[in-house]
Amino acid sequence: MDGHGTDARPLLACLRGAHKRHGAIHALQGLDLALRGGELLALLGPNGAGKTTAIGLLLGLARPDAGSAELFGRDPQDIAARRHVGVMLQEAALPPTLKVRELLRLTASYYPAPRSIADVVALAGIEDLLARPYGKLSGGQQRRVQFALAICGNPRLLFLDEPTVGLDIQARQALWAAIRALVADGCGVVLTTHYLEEAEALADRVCVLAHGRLLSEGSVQALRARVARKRVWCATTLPLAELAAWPEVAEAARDGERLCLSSDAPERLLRRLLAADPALSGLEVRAAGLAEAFTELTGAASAAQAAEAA
Ligand SMILES: Nc1ncnc2c1ncn2[C@@H]1O[C@H](COP(=O)(O)OP(=O)(O)OP(=O)(O)O)[C@@H](O)[C@H]1O
Repeated sequence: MDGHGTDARPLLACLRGAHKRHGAIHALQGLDLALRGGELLALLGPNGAGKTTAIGLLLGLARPDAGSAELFGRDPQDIAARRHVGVMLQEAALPPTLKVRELLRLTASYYPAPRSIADVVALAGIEDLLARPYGKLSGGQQRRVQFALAICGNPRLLFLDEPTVGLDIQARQALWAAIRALVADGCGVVLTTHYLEEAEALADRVCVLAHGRLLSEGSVQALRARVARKRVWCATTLPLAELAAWPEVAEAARDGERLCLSSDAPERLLRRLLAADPALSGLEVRAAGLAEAFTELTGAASAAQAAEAA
């Protein structure tokens, strides 16, 4: 597994064989995870997969029942380790009457070597919010302020739990640019997201969790390659219903002027298509996107889990 091998980038945090139970629920079942400086790791998985539990162990909010968690080579509950971490969780309880500028100053004062407020404000794009009380901001504006607070301490490792929920497209793009700048600067980032295009746009590495286990780990490209299914677009006079019945076609749909056919046997499908319609045009073949790869992986894991339970 990446992270315990010859990678020259510094190891920032890791879980080794981590188990965690919440009562009867076995939320993590022997999870290995390694995070390095200058990389963005996207942690994906369906609801209840164990993502928040894994982050909680790395942040020292809870301890593993078995296995270990390390943050900068120390116990994650060690204050010296936690100083270098920035966190943006799904919910933030911040004093509503404090102005954004005051919140930034207060947060920066907790850290030994904070990033300059001007720098934080520019990165988070919150110049126009500084004089506003936090409680009066819109949900998307509050999210941007929460990001600013997460980077105040100049973290070497940043945890972002669904950071762009509720942001409009422009604000999301701006946040992505800020995250990319931090990673280019050597910061390690752990991102959990349900927006697969976000993982696709940002992640160097993707870990897919299901039922507290690591299902797959690798680049977005490698994850995609694990799914054999290809999509074939073409403009054809062949009727959609006829194509949908071909054994080479897993799914068929109309996509504007063209048809979109999913296939586990794209070469056979192409040969048959070209033979059946010599005038076929607009041909395009693409590997499945991250969304398909992810759905396929987690679907297979659920089926395996159900079979195990039975
Ligand atoms: N404090 C808790 N008490 C009881 N069960 C819990 C607790 N925290 C988490 N769980 C359970 O542990 C499992 C893993 O939850 P976790 O929050 O880690 O998943 P997640 O991948 O972050 O999910 P989501 O995408 O919904 O945020 C779930 O079945 C959840 O119900």
